[in-house]
Amino acid sequence: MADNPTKGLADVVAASTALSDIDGKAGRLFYRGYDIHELAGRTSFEETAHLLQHGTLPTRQQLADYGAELVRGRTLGALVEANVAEIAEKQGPMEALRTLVSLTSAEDPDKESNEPEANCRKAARLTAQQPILVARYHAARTGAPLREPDPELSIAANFLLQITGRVPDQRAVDIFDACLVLHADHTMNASTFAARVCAATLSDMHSAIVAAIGTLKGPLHGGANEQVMRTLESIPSDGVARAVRDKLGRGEKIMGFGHRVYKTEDPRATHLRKMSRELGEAGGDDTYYRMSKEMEEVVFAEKGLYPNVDFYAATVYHYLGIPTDLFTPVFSVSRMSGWTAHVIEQHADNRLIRPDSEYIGERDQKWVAIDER
Ligand SMILES: CC(=O)SCCNC(=O)CCNC(=O)[C@H](O)C(C)(C)COP(=O)(O)OP(=O)(O)OC[C@H]1O[C@@H](n2cnc3c(N)ncnc32)[C@H](O)[C@@H]1OP(=O)(O)O
Ligand SMILES: O=C([O-])CC(=O)C(=O)O
Repeated sequence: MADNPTKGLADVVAASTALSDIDGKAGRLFYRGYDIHELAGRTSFEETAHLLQHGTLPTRQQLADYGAELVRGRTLGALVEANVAEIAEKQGPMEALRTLVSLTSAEDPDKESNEPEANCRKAARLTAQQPILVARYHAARTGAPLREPDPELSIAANFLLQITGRVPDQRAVDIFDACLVLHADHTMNASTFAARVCAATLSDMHSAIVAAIGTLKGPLHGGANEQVMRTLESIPSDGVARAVRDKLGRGEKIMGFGHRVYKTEDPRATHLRKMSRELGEAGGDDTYYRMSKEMEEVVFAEKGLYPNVDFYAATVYHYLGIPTDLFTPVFSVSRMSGWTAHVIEQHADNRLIRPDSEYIGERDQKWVAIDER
């Protein structure tokens, strides 16, 4: 039987959104009509989250108010504090985040409501909490003391401070902030779709976000950034071409390449490649950047595939001192802004999401008693 042409829902329009838009042929990405190239490096992650969740780039006053709301949201609650050590001992980072976000809902004052104002407040709290949860988890598993969040610092600066334990330099903060902007939203990617399916049953925002985190974890989606770094670490610096050809020969996928929508360069990769190069050179060892560049050339020559957002994000995060198994959690720190905006949008104009399936099983079966089977 021929494959279902919409297998994996390829090209199926599953939702209407005013949040983001992709031109896959031209390699362009827009947040609420703003080209990502206009935003990255010029607009902070906080401004981007406001754009997604509230519909506009904020004025100075709106940014001050929203920023204050985000700073107030940097608390995790007693239930998280009571359980984080045991969770950190027993669960990997993405599993732990799934559990910890679920725990934060127990103490969320708006947990019962799907009203627009309550959803906006929850969106801000979830966006503020996610980086703190990642840092709290990391501190619990390493036993290192956790630096208090600094209310004067942005989400990007505070995260680098809490994860590395060092005050980051301004260029590192600017680069990481731009990474958060670049990962914030991406139309009907798998984790956002999962969040919208959950929200469309009129379930609550935290439930939708838990579904999204579980979906981002997989290596075909957000989990690819960690796998890119593991691949780079597993091959000798002068053996990139051979390693790629061997993997392809075994029918393996090369993590960080290919995309359902982009048929040309992913516009986010354009920025991340430059950042990787800059950080590698500034740190005095750009080996992983150079290996990535060679890998990009070999994969293109062999398969005609372009790097996606996860490919150069891996070396950027590595150069910023972020542990490899926190790369996908970092993705979730950014994407929280988009997921929550999608839940707000879904609840504002809802219809149950319930696609059809094509039945390919047996028909006309006759029931047989258990002893005669
Ligand atoms: C944030 C993100 O989620 S970005 C994506 C992150 N994921 C990865 O980097 C994982 C590696 N990439 C992939 O698995 C895919 O390219 C996906 C999942 C991103 C897109 O998947 P799909 O649109 O379903 O494409 P699909 O997997 O069917 O690939 C089409 C063809 O290209 C090949 N292909 C696609 N990506 C790759 C890859 N990374 N390495 C090798 N071959 C690949 C497939 O084997 C397939 O070949 P075939 O037609 O000969 O069987
Ligand atoms: O859109 C997708 O399928 C995956 C992706 O690039 C993202 O979520 O950023």
